[in-house]
Amino acid sequence: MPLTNRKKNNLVPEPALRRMPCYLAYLKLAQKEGLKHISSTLIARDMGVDPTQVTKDLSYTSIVGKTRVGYEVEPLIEVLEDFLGFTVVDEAYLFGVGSLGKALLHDHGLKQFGLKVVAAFDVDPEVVGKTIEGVPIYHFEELSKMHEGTAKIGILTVPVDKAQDVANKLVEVGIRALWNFTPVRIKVDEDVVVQNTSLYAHLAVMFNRMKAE
Ligand SMILES: NC(=O)c1ccc[n+]([C@@H]2O[C@H](COP(=O)([O-])OP(=O)(O)OC[C@H]3O[C@@H](n4cnc5c(N)ncnc54)[C@H](O)[C@@H]3O)[C@@H](O)[C@H]2O)c1
Repeated sequence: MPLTNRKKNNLVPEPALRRMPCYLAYLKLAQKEGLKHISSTLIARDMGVDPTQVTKDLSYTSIVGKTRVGYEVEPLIEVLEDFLGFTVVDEAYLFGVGSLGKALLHDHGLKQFGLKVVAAFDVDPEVVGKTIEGVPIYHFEELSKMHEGTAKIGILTVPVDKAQDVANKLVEVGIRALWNFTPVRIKVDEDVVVQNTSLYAHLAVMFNRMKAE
């Protein structure tokens, strides 16, 4: 089960895990430009981080750089993609096909990062029964039917006042990881992974930094 395999990454500090997709994007660009080898110093300079930080972050993967030559770009990309779990596809259900849910269903990037939405759920008759980007939208009451499905990840994009209830039901039917876009701090058993994501948190940081200039 891909989700279980990823547990081996548990001990990697979260800030390092968050930097790794940025290294990956940077390396893919470097590869497009024809670079075969790259040093941690160059990565660090272009990404505005400390070289020792780069070496430490990359050391969590199995790959090591060579003195003077640095890292081979292509194998480093492969190792990073594999390490981050982007090479296996996990299936997910999405809950709440409103403005954010729809945007996520239209996003082609998710699959590249190993997440395939196989079904979505809502309560609004305007969307139930339709498909978006090939993803069927069911009524939330049909959730028990999906119990037989293989997806273990739930993407939560329901209204704030529904978030905890919906999360409880998802855990009941076997969802083991919640990608929570709602601002609610969902309370579930410890063995359920909850990843909170907020675009607005970053916006707040941007506004604050602009004011500080
Ligand atoms: N993390 C972020 O950056 C971010 C950005 C935008 C919105 N949000 C949050 O995401 C959530 C959705 O926002 P939105 O703007 O898309 O709202 P929306 O009102 O457009 O969509 C919510 C959808 O959930 C559906 N819904 C209601 N009850 C449901 C249930 N029990 N099961 C399944 N679906 C149900 C509604 O019918 C609706 O289609 C909100 O909690 C909002 O605060 C987070």
